[in-house]
Amino acid sequence: MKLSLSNISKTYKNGVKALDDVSIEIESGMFGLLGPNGAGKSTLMRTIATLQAPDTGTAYLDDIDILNDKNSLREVLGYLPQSFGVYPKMSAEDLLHYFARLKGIADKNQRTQMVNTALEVTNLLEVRRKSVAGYSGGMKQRFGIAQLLLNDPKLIIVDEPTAGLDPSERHRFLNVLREIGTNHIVIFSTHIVDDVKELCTDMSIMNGGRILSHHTPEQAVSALEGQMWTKNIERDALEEHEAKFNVISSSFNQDNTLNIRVHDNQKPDDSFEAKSPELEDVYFVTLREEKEVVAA
Ligand SMILES: Nc1ncnc2c1ncn2[C@@H]1O[C@H](COP(=O)(O)OP(=O)(O)OP(=O)(O)O)[C@@H](O)[C@H]1O
Repeated sequence: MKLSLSNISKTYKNGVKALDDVSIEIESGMFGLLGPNGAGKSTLMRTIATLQAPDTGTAYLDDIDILNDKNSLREVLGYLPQSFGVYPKMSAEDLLHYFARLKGIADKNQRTQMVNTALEVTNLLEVRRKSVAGYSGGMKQRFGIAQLLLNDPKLIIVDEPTAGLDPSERHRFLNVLREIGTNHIVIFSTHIVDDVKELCTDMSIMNGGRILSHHTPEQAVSALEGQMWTKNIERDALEEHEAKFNVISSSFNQDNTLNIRVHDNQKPDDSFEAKSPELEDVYFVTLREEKEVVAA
C-alpha cells in the first residue's frame, strides 16, 4: 500500500501559505510527521483526510484518487483530529456501538466483536463501562483510536495525539499505535522528537508548509555522524558562542551552566568534545538549514 502526494499547495484566504508544493510517498508502517507549531502538519493531515481541498496537486492511496473520490478514501480511513470535541456521558462500550451503527454495521454480533477488538487493542476493556467523559487525557486518546479502528481502516491519521499527555499515558498511547502500525499506513504528526524516535520507521521534518527531509530515523541520525560537538559554558557566554559557532541547541546542566551542541563538519576548536548525533540534532539542524535557505 502506498500514499502518493504530488505538488500539493494550499494558501488560506488570509494569505498564509500553509502547504507549499508538498510531494511525498508513504508506505505501510509508522510515519512520523515532525514539525514546529504552524508548520502545516494539520493542514496536510486534513487534506489527506478529505476534510479540506488543496489549491493544486494530486493525492492517491494506491489507485484511489483522494481529492476526487472522497467517499472511497473515507471507507478505508481512520482519522483522529487534534481535538475531538466534547464526549457525551456514555460508556466507552455504548459509544463504540453507537459509532459502529453510524458506520453501517447493522449486525449486532458483528458489532460486538468489532467493539471488543477495538477495546482490547487500545487497552480499554477493563474500563469499557465507565463514561468516556470522565476518562483521563490518555484514555480519551486511546478511545479516539478505538473508534477509528471500527471500520478496519487501511490508512490511519492521528494529528498530534500525544500533546498534553503525561509520560505514562503517552507511553501507553504510543504502545497502542505501535501495535496497529505494523499492518497499516499510520501517519502521526507531532512536535515531540522523542515520539518519532520511539515509534516511527519512516519520518519527515516539515516547516513553512514544505517537507524538508524524508528518511528513516536511523538514516537521519547517521548522516550527522562526526558533525556534532558539545561544550559547557557559562550562561552569559551563549550569545558570544552563537555568534561564533553553529549552536543548534542548548540545555541547562545541574550547576546552572549551559551545555551547547554545535553542528560543524570539523571540530570547531579544542574546547569542544565530539558527541554522537541524536534525532533531536537532526531536527534542529534541518530547521536551521531551512532558515538559512529562506534568509539567503
Ligand atoms: N483556517 C485557517 N485560516 C487561516 N490560516 C490558517 C488556518 N488554519 C491554519 N492556518 C495557518 O496555516 C499555518 C499552518 O497551520 P497548521 O495548523 O496546518 O500547522 P501545524 O503544523 O498543524 O501547527 P499546530 O501544531 O500549531 O496545529 C499556520 O500559520 C496557521 O496559522
